[in-house]
Amino acid sequence: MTPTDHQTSQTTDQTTLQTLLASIRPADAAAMTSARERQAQLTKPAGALGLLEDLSVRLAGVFGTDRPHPRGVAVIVAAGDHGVVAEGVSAYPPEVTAAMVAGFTASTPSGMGGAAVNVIARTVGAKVYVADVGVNAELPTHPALENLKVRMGTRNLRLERAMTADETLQAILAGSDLAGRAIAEGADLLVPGEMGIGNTTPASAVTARMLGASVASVTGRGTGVDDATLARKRQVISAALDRDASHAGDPLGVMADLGGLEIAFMLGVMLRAASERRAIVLDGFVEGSAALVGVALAPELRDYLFPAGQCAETGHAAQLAHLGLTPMFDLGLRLGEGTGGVLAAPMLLSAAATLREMQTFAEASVPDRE
Ligand SMILES: O=C(O)c1ccc[n+]([C@@H]2O[C@H](COP(=O)([O-])O)[C@@H](O)[C@H]2O)c1
Ligand SMILES: Cc1cc2nc[nH]c2cc1C
Repeated sequence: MTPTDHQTSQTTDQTTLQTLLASIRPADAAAMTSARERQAQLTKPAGALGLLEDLSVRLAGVFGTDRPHPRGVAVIVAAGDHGVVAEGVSAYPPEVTAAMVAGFTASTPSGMGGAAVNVIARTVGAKVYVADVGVNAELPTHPALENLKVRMGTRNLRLERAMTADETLQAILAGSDLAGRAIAEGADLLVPGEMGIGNTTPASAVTARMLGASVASVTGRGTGVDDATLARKRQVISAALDRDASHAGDPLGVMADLGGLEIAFMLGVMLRAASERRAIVLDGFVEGSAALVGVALAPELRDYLFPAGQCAETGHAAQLAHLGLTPMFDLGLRLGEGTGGVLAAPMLLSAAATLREMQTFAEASVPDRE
């Protein structure tokens, strides 16, 4: 590519992103009103399905009908490495990222993949997509592994911007493209997932910046770091925030400065899912950091987000409070990979099914309350 060709493709990518952002519409208010009215007539004491009732109404808003019928569930697991691991911020070595990616596509007696996300996805009938967005190794080709590598890991965000604007954009658009394919292949519920040793450090840095929160309040133990490592991790994040000139009013700048390739990719998955009016099931803290950037870019994205569980990572509750969304359960999960999101999918499918298929008091000839 000549420098001019490169500039042209960057401009085209910018336009693609702007078009994507502009295509995200708010949830359908009329469908939600109609869904609320229908909920009130279903054969159960008022409010007895608890959070499922709110979820069903939100799903009506996403799918534009008071009889929402989401079917396919897809988890898209994006993998990337992080230059900041050189600072000693994780409990595990960076080589785990590539090894786990191999695990996501490994042949096992039970089917493809031996990681938690594969097993849970098989259990609930979700399809698994795996993407290498920035693993710091040449991975062997595999039919089920999407080679979407933007670069071999990010730069060390303590010292410099993690990604260029162009790299960030490429990762976002790669996520959008793969989500588009998953939707074309039948996905109505999309679960962005991730694997990347060190990635709770960029997730905390992005969260601190986007929320204006203190580093300590949004930085936890990730894979389970000890006290000394946690203290170092917080210092590294503070140094990155001091170094970097990005501000919450420039969400893409924050993502480039402090984020990660798989985090930017998940942002692209979310934007595309919302633009095609599909529900996004949010897993944990790393996914939440991508969502914060997403709602800053396109506030309507919030209408499409369904947080799965309250995750055990420090700062996750602050992310959800900012988004104004309630998680469906609290299982103490802190794994990532999209596991919580896949676990939550049957709850969302059930929420939609109750709204769609339950009989009303009149249909079932059940006496309503006095
Ligand atoms: O998303 C979460 O809630 C989450 C919380 C803790 C750990 N993780 C996973 O653990 C890895 C990052 O942890 P760390 O300590 O290496 O930064 C990465 O592979 C994530 O998928 C993920
Ligand atoms: C083994 C392992 C598996 C993971 N899956 C997501 N993050 C992870 C981190 C580690 C260390």
